[in-house]
Amino acid sequence: QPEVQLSEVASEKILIVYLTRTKNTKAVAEMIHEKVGGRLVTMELETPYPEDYAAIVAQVAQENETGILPPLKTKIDLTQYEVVFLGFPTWGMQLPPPMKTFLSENDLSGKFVIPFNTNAGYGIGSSFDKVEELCPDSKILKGYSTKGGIERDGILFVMEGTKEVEVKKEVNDWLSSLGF
Ligand SMILES: Cc1cc2nc3c(=O)[nH]c(=O)nc-3n(C[C@H](O)[C@H](O)[C@H](O)COP(=O)(O)O)c2cc1C
Repeated sequence: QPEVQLSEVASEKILIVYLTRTKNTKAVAEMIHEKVGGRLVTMELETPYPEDYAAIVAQVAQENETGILPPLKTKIDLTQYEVVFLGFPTWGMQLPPPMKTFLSENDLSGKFVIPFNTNAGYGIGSSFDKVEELCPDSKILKGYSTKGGIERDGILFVMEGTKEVEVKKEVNDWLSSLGF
């Protein structure tokens, strides 16, 4: 348990920033927001990724290989935030390049950093480890991950019906376990 009681952190000090394409990670971000409040921000790129699945997969693979950091349109002054939730899908078994950009251009030292993720069922890959690597002086808390869409198979948004109910419960239990 962290030395700060997270349930007592003021709403103005909580930021939830997330990357989403098919809105599964967005749905989880909104569940977190419902419970902890704070500011909810979706991450936008200067040049949006292609709509076409094969094209985005190819572009992300190239960015991951070369270390290219795609420029973000989203700029956030992090000064006032004490708790930063970072949400992202798994892309190419890694942290998506835009989140690498975000963590490279922002200093999260001294803050609580809490990752969350959706993926097609292959897991988080190296994404949570990469968050630790890019936030060496942050207080990183246990993350949450769940299966989202499988765009390759035409399964896009899945956070509805029983899945939504199940994820909401898991998210609430996870946040409680962190002290929210
Ligand atoms: C470019 C790209 C790469 C992906 N790579 C993986 C992967 O390596 N492993 C995995 O489990 N899912 C992968 N997925 C599937 C997404 O992680 C999954 O559909 C996730 O729920 C999408 O989140 P979103 O709806 O918030 O965009 C990939 C999806 C895209 C678009």
